[in-house]
Amino acid sequence: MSQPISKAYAVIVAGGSGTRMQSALPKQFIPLHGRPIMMYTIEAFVASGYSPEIILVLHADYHGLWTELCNVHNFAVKHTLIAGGETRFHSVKNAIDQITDKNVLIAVHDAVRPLVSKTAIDKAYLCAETYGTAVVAVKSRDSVRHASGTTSASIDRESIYLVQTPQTFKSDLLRAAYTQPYNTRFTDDASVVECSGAEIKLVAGSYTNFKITFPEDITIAEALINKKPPA
Ligand SMILES: Nc1ccn([C@@H]2O[C@H](COP(=O)(O)OP(=O)(O)OP(=O)(O)O)[C@@H](O)[C@H]2O)c(=O)n1
Ligand SMILES: C[C@](O)(CO)[C@H](O)COP(=O)(O)O
Repeated sequence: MSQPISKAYAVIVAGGSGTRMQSALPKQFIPLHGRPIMMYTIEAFVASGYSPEIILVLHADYHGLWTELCNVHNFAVKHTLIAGGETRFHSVKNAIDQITDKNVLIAVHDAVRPLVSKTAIDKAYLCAETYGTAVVAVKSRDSVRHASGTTSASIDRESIYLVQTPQTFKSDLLRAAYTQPYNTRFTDDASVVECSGAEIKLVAGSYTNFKITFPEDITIAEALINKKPPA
């Protein structure tokens, strides 16, 4: 019989350099209405009914800057700061290595998805508690075509989901999956866990939970944060 879940964690991955954003500092530091993106993201998890323990994964070169910014903005949310890795996979692995307790839930979330809702976070924890895996995703709103060489063919969009984060798992599943050697196909946690043999459950996300990737995304995120109701 499986053991009851004892605790929840949120691993916020912020170890990237944001090459597509082309900003001086990694994009997770860019301010939205004056505060770094990452602060909004962390606060979204503080609102969760699962009260997760928060682990922030950040390249070691930026730990000093982050500590300074927390002081400047009176950002007092308790979290553990750990070093990022060469790829997102390695950053997540560093966080998993820090979590030694058994029978816990681990949500992995991109630091650059600050508009994630409490509803999506909690639905993902609940789904993972029940089934072991939970990946937040939205249906494609556009028609979809598969391109091959000089031609293309339509695909039934009802079967196409665009994957977001959080991606939440029972710790034993996630830990075992991340013992696999790195593969370039591992673009998210679902692909790693799936490769280890587990079935991935999808949880309905929202279109506003987009990943800040390009400069124009900053304008959109600021506009949406203005309108966002309190969590
Ligand atoms: N070595 C890495 C690379 C990425 N990430 C994190 O994974 C999330 C999603 O990655 P992406 O949007 O691709 O971020 P970057 O790698 O920073 O961006 P780019 O690909 O444009 O360089 C981000 O929160 C990013 O900080 C990470 O923790 N460690
Ligand atoms: C994890 C992710 O955000 C899910 O959509 C995405 O796979 C990250 O991809 P990127 O290549 O790092 O932008």
